Amino acid sequence: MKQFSITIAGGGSTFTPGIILMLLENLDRFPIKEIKLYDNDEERQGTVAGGCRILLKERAPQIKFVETIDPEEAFSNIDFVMAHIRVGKYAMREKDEKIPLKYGVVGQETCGPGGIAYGMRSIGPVIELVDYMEKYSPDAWFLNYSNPAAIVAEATRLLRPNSKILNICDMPIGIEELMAASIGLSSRKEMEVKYFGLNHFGWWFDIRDKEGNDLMPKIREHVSKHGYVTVDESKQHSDASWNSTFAKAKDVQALDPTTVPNTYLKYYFYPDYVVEQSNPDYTRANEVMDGREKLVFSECQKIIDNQTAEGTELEIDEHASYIVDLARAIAYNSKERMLLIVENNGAISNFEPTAMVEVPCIVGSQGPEPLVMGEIPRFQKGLMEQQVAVEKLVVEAWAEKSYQKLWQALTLSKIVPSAKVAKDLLDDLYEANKVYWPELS
Ligand SMILES: NC(=O)c1ccc[n+]([C@@H]2O[C@H](COP(=O)([O-])OP(=O)(O)OC[C@H]3O[C@@H](n4cnc5c(N)ncnc54)[C@H](O)[C@@H]3O)[C@@H](O)[C@H]2O)c1
Ligand SMILES: O=P(O)(O)OC[C@H]1O[C@H](O[C@H]2[C@H](O)[C@@H](O)[C@@H](O)O[C@@H]2CO)[C@H](O)[C@@H](O)[C@@H]1O
Ligand SMILES: [Mn+2]
Repeated sequence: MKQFSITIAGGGSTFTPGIILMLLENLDRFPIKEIKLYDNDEERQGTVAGGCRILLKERAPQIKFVETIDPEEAFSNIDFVMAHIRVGKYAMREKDEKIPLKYGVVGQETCGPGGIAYGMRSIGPVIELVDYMEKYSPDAWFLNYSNPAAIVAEATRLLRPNSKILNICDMPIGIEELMAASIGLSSRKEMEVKYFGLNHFGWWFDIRDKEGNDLMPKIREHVSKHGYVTVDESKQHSDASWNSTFAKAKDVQALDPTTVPNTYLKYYFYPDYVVEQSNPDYTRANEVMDGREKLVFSECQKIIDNQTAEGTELEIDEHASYIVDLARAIAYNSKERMLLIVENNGAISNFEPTAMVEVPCIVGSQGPEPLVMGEIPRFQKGLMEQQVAVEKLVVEAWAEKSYQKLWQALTLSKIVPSAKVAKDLLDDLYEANKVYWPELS
């Protein structure tokens, strides 16, 4: 059985150890002969790589492990790139979240002005990684979950239309696990879903079990009462702010009780509530820096100090097994049914054909084939047309170095109150991002 070589781009990511542990758990389904970590921050990656090297030596010594900042070494002779970079790291995520709050606007990692600023930072480096892969391993596939996935996906559509790239998000996967738990199923994989939207901006409208029984009535009822909060504590997020988001899905669903929503819609439906709940001095970025980032880096350092991974608190990222499902679908033509962010081309029949939409796809060795979700209701169509125009304007602003188009994108965003606030935000974010964004004119 072929053994695969993979490069994790963004090797210093807080998710790298959990994903490596998940890959080790799935070696029977997806055999690996080499794992390379690639990052542009040698020191940051060095700590994660140091811990992972010892862990792999103890648990899978047969796997060759490489850490590098050299693109040729990183991207040569590989089958897959798993890309999870964060351009500007948490320091810039903190600015993405705090600068909008100065103007009474939602500050969020991937939504609104924060997501737009993050997108302007991410487009260039993600395209650069794709180009490295194509230069050094032209037959490889690029599995991207670097955020903001909506803007990155639109950029790869426009700027690298023929590249072998799959854009994916784990939010629907996390929510489906909560749905399954709320109706007594043991896994989301017992469900077959129909979903439409943009990334972080979508709705489930049909969910059935493998026998075709309609599960929506029970799921809709649960969400209308409890959001995605379940009594199964093992399924709940470790952070209170996430559990508050899962609970808020109750109010988000109220806008269309015939569907169940992606949790991210709360930022667009209830921006006033979100701003009221926000602490301008301590946002989600601070929570993660004090939480996940501290835990992962201290655990990796402990492994290095002790020269063993015995007893580590590093946890497997179980739900990241979607990455293996995706790689297997390409490698073995498995025809896996998965939500991916793909060019619409009629999957949503009354929506912009070139929009990058999040819909169920059948994935095989030639890539994704979107399933037809049909016509969407006027309410969602209106919301998505505004949002996709924002995302397209951001990519055009980056490609054309256009201040005007970026101002239009911010003004068009549902959660920015006026062109004046949009311009103030733009100038503030531009100053904060001057080493990352292209020079605009
Ligand atoms: N698609 C999804 O649903 C999903 C889910 C979880 C996380 N993510 C994304 O995964 C990414 C990683 O998240 P994290 O919290 O671990 O971030 P992190 O900051 O801990 O790690 C990201 C790494 O990327 C590196 N990096 C930045 N720019 C780079 C470049 N140009 N080339 C190579 N490496 C570069 C950084 O140095 C850092 O080590 C983020 O974009 C995050 O939003 C996406
Ligand atoms: O605030 P963070 O950094 O903890 O999470 C931001 C990411 O949130 C989503 O990913 C979630 C996932 O959906 C959830 O089920 C759980 O497993 O945690 C993940 C990461 O924390 C979202 O899909 C990503 O795009 C965000 O970056
Ligand atoms: Mn996501």
